[in-house]
Amino acid sequence: MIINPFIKRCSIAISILSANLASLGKDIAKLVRSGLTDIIHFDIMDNHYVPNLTFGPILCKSLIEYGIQSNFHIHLMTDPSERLIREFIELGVHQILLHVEEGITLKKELRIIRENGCKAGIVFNPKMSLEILTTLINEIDSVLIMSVNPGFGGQSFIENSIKRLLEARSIIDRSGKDILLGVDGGINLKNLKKIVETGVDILVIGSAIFNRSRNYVEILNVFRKKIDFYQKKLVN
Ligand SMILES: O=C(CO)[C@H](O)[C@H](O)COP(=O)(O)O
Repeated sequence: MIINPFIKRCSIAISILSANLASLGKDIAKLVRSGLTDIIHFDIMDNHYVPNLTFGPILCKSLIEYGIQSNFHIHLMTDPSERLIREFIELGVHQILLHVEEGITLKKELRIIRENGCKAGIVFNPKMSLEILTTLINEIDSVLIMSVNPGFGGQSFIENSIKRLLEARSIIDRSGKDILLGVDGGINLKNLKKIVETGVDILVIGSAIFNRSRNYVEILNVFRKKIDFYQKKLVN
């Protein structure tokens, strides 16, 4: 439980993994216009690093050309990634997130991202130790804790993620760095309270918005109100 009265307002990042791609521009425009979100989260999967195939820079480019003005967060689940990193930087995305893997430092890739004016984040799969977070603390702007195994939307939240979020929160707070903590996967209205209580800064939400009804803004509004309510309770 956090007791810091200066906590930031928790952001909602819309994961488009479960969105209807046929109406994506229109749907995202509405969500962005609502002012309830300022992050669009893109799961870039290559059917090799994870067993699913999604989209790439072309989709981001199309949304930019369509007029979407938001922070694009690019969650890379690809191997190799360097060429894609450069393509996304070229498009002017706000943040690129890379998975931490055993025996890989990521230092070169993180440096490329940041040297080109983009924010860099690292992502931890549910079973990956958080140990390397301390080593990379000076190279990153955000940390994303996966609360499902990456690959598909609509999975159940892994309970142990609460403990991992608290651990990551404590490492970040002790570092004194301005690093945002995010969580990705299985977030819904039922588990929202305990997740917000960990002191997380960004909630990546997909199927709970896109799979419930066609009125995405209404659902997003329910999430926004509940998050604000739970955060308010933390400081009172
Ligand atoms: O990274 C992901 C899967 O690899 C998705 O962003 C994540 O699962 C969000 O979708 P949902 O809210 O449906 O769980």
